Amino acid sequence: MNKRSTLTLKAKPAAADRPKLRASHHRDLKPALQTQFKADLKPDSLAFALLGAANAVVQVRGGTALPQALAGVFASSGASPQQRGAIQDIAYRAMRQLGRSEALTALMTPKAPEPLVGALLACALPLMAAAEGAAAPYEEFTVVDQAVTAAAAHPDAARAKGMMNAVLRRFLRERQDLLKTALLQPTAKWNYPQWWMDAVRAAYPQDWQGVLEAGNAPPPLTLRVNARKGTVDAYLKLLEQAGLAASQIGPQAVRLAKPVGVQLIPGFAEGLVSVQDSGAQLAATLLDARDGMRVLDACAAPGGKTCHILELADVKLTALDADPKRLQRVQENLDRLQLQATLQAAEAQDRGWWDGQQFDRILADVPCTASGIVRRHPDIRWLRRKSDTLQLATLSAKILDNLWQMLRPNGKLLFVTCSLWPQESEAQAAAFAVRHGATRLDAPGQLLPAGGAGQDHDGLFYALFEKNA
Ligand SMILES: C[S@@+](CC[C@H](N)C(=O)[O-])C[C@H]1O[C@@H](n2cnc3c(N)ncnc32)[C@H](O)[C@@H]1O
Repeated sequence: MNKRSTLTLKAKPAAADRPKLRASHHRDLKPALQTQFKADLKPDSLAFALLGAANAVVQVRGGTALPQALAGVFASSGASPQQRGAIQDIAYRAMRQLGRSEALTALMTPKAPEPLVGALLACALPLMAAAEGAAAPYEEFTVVDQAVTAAAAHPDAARAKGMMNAVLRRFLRERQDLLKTALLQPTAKWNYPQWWMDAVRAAYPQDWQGVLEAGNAPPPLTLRVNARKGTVDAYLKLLEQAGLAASQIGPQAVRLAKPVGVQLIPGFAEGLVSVQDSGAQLAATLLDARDGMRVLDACAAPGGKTCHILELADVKLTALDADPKRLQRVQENLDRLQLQATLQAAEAQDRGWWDGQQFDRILADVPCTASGIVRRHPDIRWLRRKSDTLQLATLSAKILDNLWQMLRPNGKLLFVTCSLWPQESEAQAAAFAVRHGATRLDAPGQLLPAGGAGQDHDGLFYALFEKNA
């Protein structure tokens, strides 16, 4: 018999502590789920995975990033690696189709369901309506049965199990008509908030549809071959021997035909390769760091670009990041690749940490809305607010102004974002050049996200500045 396991969810405040609101307003509260119960579900069942994923979706709707929400679900449910994979897969599918699922739910229910019920529907519907051309991951009637089982197992959803059954069965019966009606709404058609679509359209009137589509595609697994340890050709042969189809899509970039876990990537533990988007791999080359130079990577964690710079040249590199926990990941990557750098936990807009010696090269991969990497982080579009752009652009301007003082004459500063918004990228770069009289050197500027046979990269922005002597 299967071992039963428990999905432990966040506690609801005691009734006396809860804010007194009219029932119709309850949905405006940050959702908190009940924990004082045991979800009696088989751990290898789809119901278990659906409930775990729905818990994560509720948390994203409450403002938590999906990776953090999933980490909490994994820790509290004691899910095995296989169950974690299933929960993660369902939660990511839910994020990619949240606009459509919410529109379908609104068409089939008289009032908005409770958060956990809505989240269970948001997890179940994409499993029954896989993206065009993609195979459905489960039998449709299994999804209905297991979603109802998941609802019945949780006190916050049990009362709605009949409704869940009715809604999912109706979807199976009337799928075509329901989809036709739902997809009239742009949020359902594209699966982005309206303000996001408006912003993409305003910035890229010719390409907005392609940009939105690229953000909905599942991302590739792209590797960076460590130039210190071998060539791309030799590594492609290694992949072939391991039975993994792959192709070269950049000077050091190799894309696997099908993503696999890092434990299955040949030579990963030994530092032969790292996981890095091919667009992000442009940074180290553009920075043009040469042997013996003093280099600052000002927003370094988790260290993808730090390590690439060190793979290409023998430099004295300081890797700075405001988040000491994330700096530990830089150290782990350095260790795996047998590279060395000085790590510094500090804010890049401050000077207190600096020894006063100017740098030859500075990489400023500043904090941004991450609107260019939504194919990897599909939760971002639902978490961000329009106002985040200005806030982050203001911080980045301070960071850039401060770093400029730390660059030697004739030195180069590479400004990078993974944003699509001009306010954070081109407008920022143009204003910076004017403020400091900086010379702008050749760099790609705005790279729109692209997936295809030859090109496959996230949405990134690059501007390169030289300081006049
Ligand atoms: C886009 S990520 C950097 C990615 C990294 N360059 C790489 O290639 O792996 C931005 C980083 O900036 C850090 N950060 C945020 N605010 C910062 C600040 N004020 N000063 C320095 N680092 C900051 C974040 O912790 C995050 O690790």
